[in-house]
Amino acid sequence: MSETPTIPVVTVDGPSGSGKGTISQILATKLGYHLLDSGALYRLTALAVIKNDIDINQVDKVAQAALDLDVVFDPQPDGEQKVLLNGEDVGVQLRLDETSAMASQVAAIPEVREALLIRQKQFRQKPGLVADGRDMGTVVFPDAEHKVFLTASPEIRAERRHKQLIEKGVDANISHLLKSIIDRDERDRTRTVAPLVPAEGAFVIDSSDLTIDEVVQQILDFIGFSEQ
Ligand SMILES: Nc1ncnc2c1ncn2[C@@H]1O[C@H](COP(=O)(O)OP(=O)(O)OP(=O)(O)O)[C@@H](O)[C@H]1O
Ligand SMILES: Nc1ccn([C@H]2C[C@H](O)[C@@H](COP(=O)(O)O)O2)c(=O)n1
Repeated sequence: MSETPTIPVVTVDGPSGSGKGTISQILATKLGYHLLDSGALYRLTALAVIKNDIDINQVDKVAQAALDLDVVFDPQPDGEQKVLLNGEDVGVQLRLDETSAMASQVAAIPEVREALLIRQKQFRQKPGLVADGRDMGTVVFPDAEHKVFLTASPEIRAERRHKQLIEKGVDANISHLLKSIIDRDERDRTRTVAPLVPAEGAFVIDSSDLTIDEVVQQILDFIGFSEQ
């Protein structure tokens, strides 16, 4: 009897600023796969909490906000994704400091993680999915064929984030960025639900001394995909 073929998933997990988003977007385009930016779902929940003035301690209300998210991810020709919340383009709001800080808090609530689980699994559509986050290989898609854990030193990640913000015209202080990266790593690694750890069998890449192209190529080699 033949088995039902499962839809392939490539998971890319790692700490903040390790390059997951950038690398996953390029991989999805090259492989012709869908893309799940799971961090955006936590950021969207955070934004809904802020906009609706929900008390973060009222766990049921925060989880309900996660369940009720009216969100559309609209892939653009350049590989970027436009994110619409209740029809509003919230791309910039998602990246504000206030949203990032709230996202980190909502992500530590088990009921919120549970609420977002089914939504994340629904992204697994043919011909395949590249899923970027913290627990893609450990919790959301434990049966994924290919799991990657991307990292880089906190100093390099702070430098990259600093450059990214300056290029966007946002004023940023590198020592402040480094401190917030170290704090966020600690929170993500030590939380009781879905802590940030490499999945068993994951291909671990330290990109501190690698270019974006070199990282992408290492992952394509790992997957066994060759470009024509
Ligand atoms: N190997 C690399 N070499 C140089 N710059 C890189 C590399 N990987 C990523 N970058 C740059 O680092 C910045 C942060 O990358 P990115 O936003 O993809 O990280 P992330 O892990 O998705 O972060 P977050 O989890 O906070 O969303 C971007 O400006 C990206 O272009
Ligand atoms: N699968 C995920 C994705 C993200 N988070 C948390 C980590 C951050 O605090 C926040 C925003 O993520 P980012 O956009 O920076 O990748 O959400 C998580 O816990 N699990």
